[in-house]
Amino acid sequence: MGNSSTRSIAWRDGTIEAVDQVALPHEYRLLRLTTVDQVIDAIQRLAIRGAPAIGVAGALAVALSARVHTHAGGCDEIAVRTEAQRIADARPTAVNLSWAVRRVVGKLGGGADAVLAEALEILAEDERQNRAAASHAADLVRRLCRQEPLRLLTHCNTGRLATVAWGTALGTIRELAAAGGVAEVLFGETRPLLQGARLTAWELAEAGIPHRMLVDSAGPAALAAGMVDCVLVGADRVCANGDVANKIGTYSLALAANRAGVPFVVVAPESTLDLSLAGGADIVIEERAAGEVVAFGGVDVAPAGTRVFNPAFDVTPAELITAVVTENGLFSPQAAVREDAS
Ligand SMILES: CSC[C@@H](O)[C@@H](O)C(=O)COP(=O)(O)O
Repeated sequence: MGNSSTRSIAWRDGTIEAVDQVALPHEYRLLRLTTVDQVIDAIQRLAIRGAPAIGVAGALAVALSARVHTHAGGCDEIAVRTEAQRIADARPTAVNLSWAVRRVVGKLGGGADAVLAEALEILAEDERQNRAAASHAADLVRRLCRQEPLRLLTHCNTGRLATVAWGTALGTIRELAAAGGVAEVLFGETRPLLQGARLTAWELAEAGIPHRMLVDSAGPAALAAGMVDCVLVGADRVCANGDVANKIGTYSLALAANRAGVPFVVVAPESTLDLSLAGGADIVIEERAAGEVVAFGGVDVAPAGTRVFNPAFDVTPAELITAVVTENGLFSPQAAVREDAS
């Protein structure tokens, strides 16, 4: 087992070391990635997943590429840029990936060492930003809910596994729980790849926070039954108007929270903001293979040939969201500027 202070992704001896999120919860195992293709494969099969974590992995993969393409004559920038584009395209919805790749590519002029230094800076920033965002969000939740201990609902996995350390929405839950403010965390299993069942359950158990798992479709019922004081989720992309893309199933929770009068709070680093997109209709939503849905645990559960719609994310419109909280405080969608959360 790991422990909560362990970083889920690191640069070690010229390679990328990352927790294998596909092996959990049965086995806590580290991947050691030495090539760009290995990193792309790990991102695409969700061995490394979660918007901030794939951003850091992408930046470190460009650093690997810059090293490989540096020879006596210097760095072959064209070769690195070509690989950087492949890395940025590995998954389309989480903007953190293309943002981080673009940031390190911007340092190519300084050579491989400058690229690596920038990637390591992105890695170091992540934990600081998560802790700051979680602290702002915890303050907001206390103000919104006014009674503790809280019954919280979350979705997918937004914890230390999805980031470098601590987490965003789950980091907020950690912070509230550390102060004795959490009665119970409900979370959806997160079909079809079970990030909730496999990863969030593992992290909440590791942190000693009381928790109960729901089938995804029970989330709205739990909200309607008055079992939840606040919903806390992460994000893969936040548009200028405040629309949010996050794991499929987030939208139905937002609708139900709105109907029940329960606050719905999104916690994400500023690197998840994409002010170049006016609204959620412009977000590219990743569609994944039918095989993830028609089989369960390797056993077919639908008749052969059943057609499938398997979007990895959905878009929650801004009007259903109480607040988007970043390391800098509350994000103000209309004006696309930030205010202090206090
Ligand atoms: C802090 S992680 C935020 C989001 O990336 C998370 O909520 C999510 O939707 C992850 O989806 P995944 O497909 O598991 O990468």
